[in-house]
Amino acid sequence: MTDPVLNIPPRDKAEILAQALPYIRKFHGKTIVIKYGGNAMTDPALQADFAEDVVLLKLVGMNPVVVHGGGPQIEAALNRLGKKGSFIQGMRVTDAETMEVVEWVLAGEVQQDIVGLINQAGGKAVGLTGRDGGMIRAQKLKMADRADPNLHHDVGQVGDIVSIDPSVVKALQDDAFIPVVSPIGFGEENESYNINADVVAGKLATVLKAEKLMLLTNTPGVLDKDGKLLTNLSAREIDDLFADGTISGGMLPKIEGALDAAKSGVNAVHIIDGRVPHAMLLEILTDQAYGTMIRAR
Ligand SMILES: Nc1ncnc2c1ncn2[C@@H]1O[C@H](COP(=O)(O)OP(=O)(O)O)[C@@H](O)[C@H]1O
Ligand SMILES: CC(=O)N[C@@H](CCC(=O)OP(=O)(O)O)C(=O)O
Repeated sequence: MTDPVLNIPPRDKAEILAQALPYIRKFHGKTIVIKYGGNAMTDPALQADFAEDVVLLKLVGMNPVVVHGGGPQIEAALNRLGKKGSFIQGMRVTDAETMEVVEWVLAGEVQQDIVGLINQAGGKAVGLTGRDGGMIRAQKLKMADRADPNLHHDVGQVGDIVSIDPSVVKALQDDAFIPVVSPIGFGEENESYNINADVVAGKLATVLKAEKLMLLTNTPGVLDKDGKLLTNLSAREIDDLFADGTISGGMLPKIEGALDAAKSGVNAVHIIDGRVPHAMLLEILTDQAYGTMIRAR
C-alpha cells in the first residue's frame, strides 16, 4: 500500500539496495533493535517481507534484534474466551487469567510465527521471553495518573522493568542468530509480568547500546491534532503533546520507550509505518527521512 501521508509508493528492494552501500558500511557490526508492533503484523504478505528484510540486515553484517508486540492478537484470544481487554494509559489491565493468555499468545503464537518466517527467509531466529537467560527482571508497575500524580491505578500483573541482562541476546548475536524477544518479565517470586513491548524495546536498545531503535506500527508516525505527520520530535515537544492530549492510547508507552532510549544514548530512534512494504529497509538503507524521529533534546 502507499503511505497515506507521505504518498510514498512501495519500493522495489533492488532500488533500495542500489542506494544502500554507504549505510551498510556505516551500520556494519552495529545493533539495530526493531519493535514489531502487533498492529503492523496483521497482513501475511507484509509479515513475510518483514522477515526477509530482517534477514537481509543480518546478511549484510548488522545485528538486528526483534522485540515483538501482539496487542490485537491478545485481544482476539481474550474475545474467544468471552473476555474483553481494558487499557489504562496504554497498558493492558492484566488479571491472572489475562496473564496466562498473554503468555501463550505472545510466546507460543506470535513469537513462533515470527521465528518461523525469519527461518523460512533464510535466517536463524531464536525466540526468547524475558525469562530466558534471566533477561528481564520486573516488578509490579505502580502507575501514577498522568493528570493527577497523587492518583494511582492498579493494572494487575503489568511489569515495570527492574533490570535487563542482555548477555543471552549478545551470545546469540555473536553466533549469527537473530533474537526474537517476547515482552514478558519475571519477578522475585518467579511470577510473570506483562510488559508493554515498546518499553522493552526501548530498554533493550539502551542496554545493548544499539545504534538504532525502530518502532514499526500502524500509523505513518506521530501525528498532530490535524492528523499531520510530525517528522521530528524533541523531549519538550513531546511533553506539550502529552499535555494537550494529542498522544493517547498505545502511542503513550511507545513514545515513552522511544524517548527513554534517545535520552540513554541510542543514536537514532524512529517510529515508522510498518504497513508500508520495506519501511524498515527504506529507513535504514536510504537517505529518505521517514516516520517520526524522536530526539532527546
Ligand atoms: N498522536 C498520535 N499519532 C499517531 N498515533 C496515535 C497518536 N495518539 C494515539 N495514537 C494511537 O496509537 C496507535 C499505535 O499504538 P498501538 O496501537 O499500541 O500499536 P502497536 O501495536 O504498533 O504498538 C495508533 O494506531 C493510534 O491509534
Ligand atoms: C502491559 C501491556 O499493555 N502489554 C501489552 C503487550 C503486548 C504489546 O505491547 O503489543 P503491541 O506492541 O502490539 O501493542 C499487551 O498486553 O497488549
